[in-house]
Amino acid sequence: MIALRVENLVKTYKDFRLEIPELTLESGYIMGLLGRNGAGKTTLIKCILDLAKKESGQVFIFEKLFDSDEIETKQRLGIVMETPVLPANYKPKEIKQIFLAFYKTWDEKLFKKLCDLFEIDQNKKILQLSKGTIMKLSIALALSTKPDFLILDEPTSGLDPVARNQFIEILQSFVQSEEKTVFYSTHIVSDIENVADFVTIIDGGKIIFSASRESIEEEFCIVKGPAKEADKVPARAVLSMKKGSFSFEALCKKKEIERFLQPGFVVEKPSIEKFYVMLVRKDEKDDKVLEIL
Ligand SMILES: Nc1ncnc2c1ncn2[C@@H]1O[C@H](COP(=O)(O)OP(=O)(O)OP(=O)(O)O)[C@@H](O)[C@H]1O
Repeated sequence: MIALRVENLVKTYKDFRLEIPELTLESGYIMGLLGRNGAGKTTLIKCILDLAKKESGQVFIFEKLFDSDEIETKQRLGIVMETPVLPANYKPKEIKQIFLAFYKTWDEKLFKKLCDLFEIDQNKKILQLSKGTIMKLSIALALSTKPDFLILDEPTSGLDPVARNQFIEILQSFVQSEEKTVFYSTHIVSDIENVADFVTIIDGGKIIFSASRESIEEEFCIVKGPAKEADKVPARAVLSMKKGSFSFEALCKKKEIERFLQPGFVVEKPSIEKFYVMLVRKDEKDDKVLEIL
């Protein structure tokens, strides 16, 4: 079963264009969506959920054209948005009643446990809660619906490190059931480093990488060496190169670089974080950070 399929999606704002020709996520897997600020992660998630109007393209959830008015599919989704929209004058216990009425699978015990863990005061109005607590409440609500498919847009932004770790542990136990699917957008790579089956990287509104997490280690490597030997690395092997006065560091395609390795080169496995940072860095601009100061 395919949990998510995006086809020919286009959405433009004044200075931004999101263009996703194709994106697929099989059910039972976790996909991490990585991208810099403004890369288009929230826009993509909003288009998937029909919260933003698509210019063109189609989104299928559980192999059905997604229609935000269609209750059956919506009841299978747990959604956490970067900026949760919860009614300011309601208390968590009142919002819970709305969820309870809509979601057949609502788990009251789980909601109570999550509220205790996250120290959410059920009697305060949303407008009296901190940003982090509102995010925790949004997470607790989404998980307590026992969804088949969690769609998370930067759920750990605004959480303190303790709450972030708690959330990652909860997520790990959530996905232990093999039928659960997660689409997780973040720019905190460590959040998905150990849990994602697939990694999709979006930059400037376009997917620049989408493959299994293992393929990063299998197909790519980091090559380091003296700056004067950087030109021995063939251009076709390089996805990104950072060159200093004394040394260079390059993200390379393993197959293309093997024959060209020199005795002074060091070859390392890329972590997701390293792979991502090397891939999305803008050569000139990102290397000149120190010159700004
Ligand atoms: N309602 C809007 N009107 C105009 N431009 C918008 C709107 N929403 C988003 N944008 C623009 O679209 C681009 C992508 O924004 P988006 O919020 O999708 O990025 P993001 O990857 O989620 O970033 P971040 O990590 O900072 O949350 C940005 O240039 C943003 O300014």
